[in-house]
Amino acid sequence: MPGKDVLGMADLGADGIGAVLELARRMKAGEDTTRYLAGKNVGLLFNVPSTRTRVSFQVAASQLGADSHTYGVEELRLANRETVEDTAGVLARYLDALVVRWYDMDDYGGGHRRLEAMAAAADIPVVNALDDLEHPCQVLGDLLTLRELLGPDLAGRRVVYTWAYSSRQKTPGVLHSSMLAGALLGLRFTFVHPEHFGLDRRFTEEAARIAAGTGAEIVSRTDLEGAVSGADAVYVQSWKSFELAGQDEWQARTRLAARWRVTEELMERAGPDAVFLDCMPSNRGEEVDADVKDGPRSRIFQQAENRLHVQKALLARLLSERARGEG
Ligand SMILES: NC(=O)NCCC[C@H](N)C(=O)O
Repeated sequence: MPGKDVLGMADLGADGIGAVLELARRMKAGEDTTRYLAGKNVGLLFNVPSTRTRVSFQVAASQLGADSHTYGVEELRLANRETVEDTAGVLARYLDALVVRWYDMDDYGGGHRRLEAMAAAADIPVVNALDDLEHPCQVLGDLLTLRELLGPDLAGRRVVYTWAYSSRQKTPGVLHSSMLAGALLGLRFTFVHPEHFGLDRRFTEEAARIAAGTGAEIVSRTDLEGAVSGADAVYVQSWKSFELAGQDEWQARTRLAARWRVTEELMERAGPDAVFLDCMPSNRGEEVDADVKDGPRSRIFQQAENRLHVQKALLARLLSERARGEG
C-alpha cells in the first residue's frame, strides 16, 4: 500500500485492495492470526454511534493479538476544543494505529478534513472508519462478499447501488467509496437514484477518470426498474445517515418509498439468482421490504461479518511486516 494511512479507496489503489481481500480470504478460511499484532495497541475514536464498525474493529484487534481502546470525542478533550492535530500527535505516542469515525453534521467534508489533519499530525497509520466523504472499510467488506457470492472474477458481473438521500446536498460516503473501488478494479457498477439525488460530482468525475484507464463501467441512472434488470446484486444504501431529517424531508421520503423501495418484484426483475446487499442500518418498508431484507436473497449478515475479516487484513497489512511480506 502506498502511504501509511487509509482515508479513502485511492490510498489503497487496486493492488492494495487486492492484497487486503486476498489476506482477508485466507484469514476467514482459518489462518492463525493471533500473532500478527502481538503487543500492539489500536485506538478507536468515534464522534457518532457505531455498531458494526466499532465491534468488528475491537474483535479484529483482539483476534490479531492486539489491544483496542475505544473513545468518544466527548471523553477526550476534543469536545472542549483541544485541536485534532494535538490530540493525534499525543495519541500517536501511545498507540500503533488510530481508527477514526468523524461525520460532521454541519460542514459536509469537515469530518474528512479532520481525518486528514489527524493523519498528518500522527506518525502512525490513521484509518477512516466512515467520515462524511468515504467509508473504505465498508466497501472492502462488500468486495469480499461480492467475490464470495459471484466468484473471484467480478469483471463480468453487474452490481446496482440504489439510494434516495442527499440530506442538505450531502451524498453518501459508502457510494463514493464504492464508485472509486469499482473504477479502480475495472468493475461494472450502476448507481441509480431518483432525480435530484445524484452523487457529489467530485466523486463521479474522479471515478470516470479512473474508469477510462481500467475499462470499468461506472454508470449513473434514474430509472430503478430498468437499472436493476439483469443485475447480479442489488445493494441498498440507507436513506438516513446520522442526521435526523426535518419534517418536510421525511414527508418527501415517505412519498418516495411508494415508488423507490427494493421489493421482491424488483428483485425478480434483476433475475432469479440476484442477491440483496445492504450495509445497514436500513428500515423495512422504507428503503426495502421486509420480505427482501429477511428473505432468501438477502446476504446482509455475511456482508456484516466480512467487515471483521477485511479489517483484520487491513490492520495486519498496515502494521505487520509479516502480512506485507506475504502479500
Ligand atoms: N455499516 C455501517 O458502517 N453503517 C453505518 C452507516 C453507513 C451508512 N451507509 C450511512 O452513512 O448512512
